[in-house]
Amino acid sequence: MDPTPRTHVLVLVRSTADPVRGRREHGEPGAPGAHRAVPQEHREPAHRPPARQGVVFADGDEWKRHRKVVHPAFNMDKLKVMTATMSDCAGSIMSEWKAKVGEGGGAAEIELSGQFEELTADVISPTAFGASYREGKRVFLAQRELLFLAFSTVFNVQIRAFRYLPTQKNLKIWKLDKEVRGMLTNIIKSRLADKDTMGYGNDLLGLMLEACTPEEHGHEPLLSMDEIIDECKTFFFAGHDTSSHMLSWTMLLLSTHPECEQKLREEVVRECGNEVPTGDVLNKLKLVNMFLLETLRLYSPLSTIQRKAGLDLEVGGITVPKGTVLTIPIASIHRDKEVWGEDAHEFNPLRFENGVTRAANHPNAFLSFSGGPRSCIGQNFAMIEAKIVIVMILQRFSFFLSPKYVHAPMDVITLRPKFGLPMVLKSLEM
Ligand code: HEM
Repeated sequence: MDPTPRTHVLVLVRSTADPVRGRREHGEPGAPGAHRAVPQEHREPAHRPPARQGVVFADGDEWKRHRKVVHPAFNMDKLKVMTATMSDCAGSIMSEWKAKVGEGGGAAEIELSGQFEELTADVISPTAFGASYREGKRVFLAQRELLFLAFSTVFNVQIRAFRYLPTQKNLKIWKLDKEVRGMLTNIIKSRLADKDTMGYGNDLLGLMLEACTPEEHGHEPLLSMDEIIDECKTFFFAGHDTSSHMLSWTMLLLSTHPECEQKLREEVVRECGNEVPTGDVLNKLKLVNMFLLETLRLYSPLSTIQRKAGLDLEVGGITVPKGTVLTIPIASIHRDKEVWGEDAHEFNPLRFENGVTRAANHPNAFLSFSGGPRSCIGQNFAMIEAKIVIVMILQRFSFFLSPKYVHAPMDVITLRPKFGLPMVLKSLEM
């Protein structure tokens, strides 16, 4: 095998050996890309999600520069400040559910997976753009359309030249991309103009702008305007579907494990009663945390990730030449009895009782957020958001799965319930 960097032998890594160790030890970020379906070098522009050079797609020193700017925005203390925004968004969508339950005479069937898509979209706009959330929402909607167009031909035969042709689809993509960039440029420019009087702001954009010009770096920003725009787009692209599907699978598992639902509700009542959950209270919700982790283990929103070997290395007794792309099948590792024990296929949140690293025979077996330097930057954001939503549902509603539900997990980029998640909700007076 010719071990050049362009080698694209796909090796499925499925062993108890540490699947991320090669990359960690050899410091090679590898085939880049969070939340993606194909390795970058195989991806035609039409496949590319609409963030051109964000942290997800950068490599080497470029990636370090991007990650340095984006990282402070996801600091736990900063995220805690965003819990009020998250609970406001969750509260308003749940008021609509309550109204429907009222209209339905005490119960209503609601398709929750679509609702969670709306909710996670609503959350990302104000958390990313603060007071500019209305413009942020418009960016999001245009971005969603772009993403849909970009992936609509992902499984077709790809002809490179097509990306330059003014086809109807390309014209639409170019126009939308221009619109998104224009809207984001305006938001960023007005933030920069107000920084002396208002500061940068405590939202993801403000925190990123602040980190972009560190004092020790003089007046030269670490990222250009175009690069900041790409990072804003990354928040939508990387953090939306994954988070909403995690919520759908959590609700499915809660409704099919009523004994757990009861225990979680008891914990919620004990720790926060009827109050809106704050960042500090969320830390006390051990059972809710374990439940979410077990949901992610069995229904990981990303079922595979890829890494490129930075050196010749050995994985599970196989010699892997430098440049080889390794596909790491998270979904099968997460159900491997050698890793998780005989009950690997069963739903058992208590396996996480002593923390993520002790839940399996291997400390890095849990891979839903990947691991190492290129692990998910938004994992705390996603966990906080999910906890808030689940707590607020448990405080307000009892629920059961509608007989219309068809169990058909569909893995296209992210793992989602193919026919949605119809659930019957009833109001709960606490
Ligand atoms: C349940 C929700 C989520 C899951 C399961 C998830 C999963 C992952 C995984 C597996 C990776 C590594 C991908 C790879 O190496 O190819 C990743 C990377 C990333 N995620 Fe997430 N993610 C979630 C939510 C979020 C959120 C809410 C954000 C931001 C708002 C986010 C932003 C990112 C970014 C920027 C990266 C790239 C990091 C880098 O390459 O340095 N994610 N995510």
